[in-house]
Amino acid sequence: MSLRIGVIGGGGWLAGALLRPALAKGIIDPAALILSSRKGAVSGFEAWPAIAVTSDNQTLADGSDVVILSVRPGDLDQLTLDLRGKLIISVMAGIPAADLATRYSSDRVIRSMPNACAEWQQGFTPWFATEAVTGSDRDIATRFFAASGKTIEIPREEDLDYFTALTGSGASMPALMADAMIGDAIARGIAPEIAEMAVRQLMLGAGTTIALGAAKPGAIVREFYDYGGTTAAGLKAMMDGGLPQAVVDGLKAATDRARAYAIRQSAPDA
Ligand SMILES: NC(=O)C1=CN([C@@H]2O[C@H](COP(=O)(O)OP(=O)(O)OC[C@H]3O[C@@H](n4cnc5c(N)ncnc54)[C@H](OP(=O)(O)O)[C@@H]3O)[C@@H](O)[C@H]2O)C=CC1
Ligand SMILES: O=C(O)[C@@H]1CCC=N1
Repeated sequence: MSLRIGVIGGGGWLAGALLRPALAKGIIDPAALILSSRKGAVSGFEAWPAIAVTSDNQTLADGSDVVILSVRPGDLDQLTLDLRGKLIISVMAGIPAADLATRYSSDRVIRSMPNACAEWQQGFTPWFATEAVTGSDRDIATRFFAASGKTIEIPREEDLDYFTALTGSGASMPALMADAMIGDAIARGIAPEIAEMAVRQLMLGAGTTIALGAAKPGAIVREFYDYGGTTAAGLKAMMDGGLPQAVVDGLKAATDRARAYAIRQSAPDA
């Protein structure tokens, strides 16, 4: 993209995960990219020395056509900026597009929810656009997010809080399952390095099957269940033990936390 892009919080975890694939694929020109952090230094971009780095967010904004907001929600109040005339792309959990439009004086806001699997070009980024966002703004968002995985525009902004839980959480929830499996294997006397090798490879095989195979996840479960063997016994014990409900409860808790960011930001004494 020949556009000048500024990323506030550009040295952070998610920004790096999104930017490195886009830079590696030539979707972003490093000479047209500026990153900010409070200390004015970032790491992880050594392969692209042409990238500019600053601690002055207004300087970043003045030199950019597109400003990506990638600070933690709790740090947003420190950002006093004028982004008039700029396309704002937010990757932040919970912060409504209208809030960003008012704070930063630009009605062209794309609010998105990527995840850190972007680093492996396996991200998923749903995004919502405000009314003033143009077709070419949409192309910019699509090209940027597609560099690190799949992306899709969604019609209802409120669903982004749910996607924050469902996919914004990245590898963490499958990793909880993997970690429980590794812990159990070790408790049963399997050597830790073999337990780890076994479960990591299982996750790769299972993830590939679930993502790329013809059968939907529910059909995979049913196939093993109907087989009526050892796996069916294990699946039944997990279901009886409340694993599906625990997943529902976990997604609700994470969604509620995302919603709470918006409520806190809009409270008069927040
Ligand atoms: N990590 C994830 O998996 C996901 C994160 N998100 C969202 O992405 C956003 C960023 O998260 P994440 O990358 O994890 O967080 P990080 O803490 O890794 O990165 C945030 C960055 O913001 C910088 N920063 C904070 N305040 C300022 C400021 N005033 N000016 C310039 N830079 C600033 C910090 O650098 P310094 O301290 O040096 O200033 C830091 O590097 C969050 O809003 C989060 O909700 C969304 C989906 C997934
Ligand atoms: O856990 C978090 O708050 C961030 C936002 C979404 C995913 N990770």
